[in-house]
Amino acid sequence: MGPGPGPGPGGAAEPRPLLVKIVMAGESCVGKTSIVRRYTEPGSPPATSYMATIGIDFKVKPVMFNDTRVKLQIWDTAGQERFHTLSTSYFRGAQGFVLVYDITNLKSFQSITVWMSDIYEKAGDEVDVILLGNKCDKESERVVPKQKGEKLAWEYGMPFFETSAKENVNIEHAFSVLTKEILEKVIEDLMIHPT
Ligand SMILES: Nc1nc2c(ncn2[C@@H]2O[C@H](COP(=O)(O)OP(=O)(O)OP(=O)(O)O)[C@@H](O)[C@H]2O)c(=O)[nH]1
Repeated sequence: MGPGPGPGPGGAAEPRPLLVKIVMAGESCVGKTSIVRRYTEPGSPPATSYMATIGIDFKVKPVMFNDTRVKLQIWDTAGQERFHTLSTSYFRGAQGFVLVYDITNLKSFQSITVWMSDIYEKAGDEVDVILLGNKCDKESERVVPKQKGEKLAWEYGMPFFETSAKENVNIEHAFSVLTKEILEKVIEDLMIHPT
């Protein structure tokens, strides 16, 4: 990873975009694929029926950070238990995680501590993680109070947002907060160890 010379218009070298690897994690059916889709294909309609992610998939989203071109590579893992070993094998080398639970599903919230152990084990405890309580449009079915999400995130020292992939609430903001946290570290690192 890192910027390097690349062919630009007229042969002039221009820096390649910084490549940043982000991994989606969390139980099955919490909305990981819907969040990625909402963020990377903003024009597409939200899915109405559930289709489990089989194995692994990734999407690329180009963004600008200050004056730096960045390519976010977002890996969408399958939350189903039978894919757990495969999904967590993609955690290695990630610079950031979007860890998702569903505010209408208590079990998905209770499993966050287990996902955090997996993340720390595979990607180290310095990695940037944000916690999302998704499906906040389903207020009448809520079983996880917002304060519980806030408290858990505070204990781990990570940002927290309630989101709705369906209604497009906080999706863009969540990714921009995570990207900023990752890039501040990357840029600091580049200044200490210039390539
Ligand atoms: N109401 C509501 N439904 C959502 C939201 N996000 C996702 N869904 C629905 O929840 C179901 C599961 O969404 P997915 O995005 O496939 O969930 P996933 O976490 O990727 O699931 P796995 O692939 O099994 O890991 C689908 O029926 C989505 O339409 C949301 O913000 N609000």
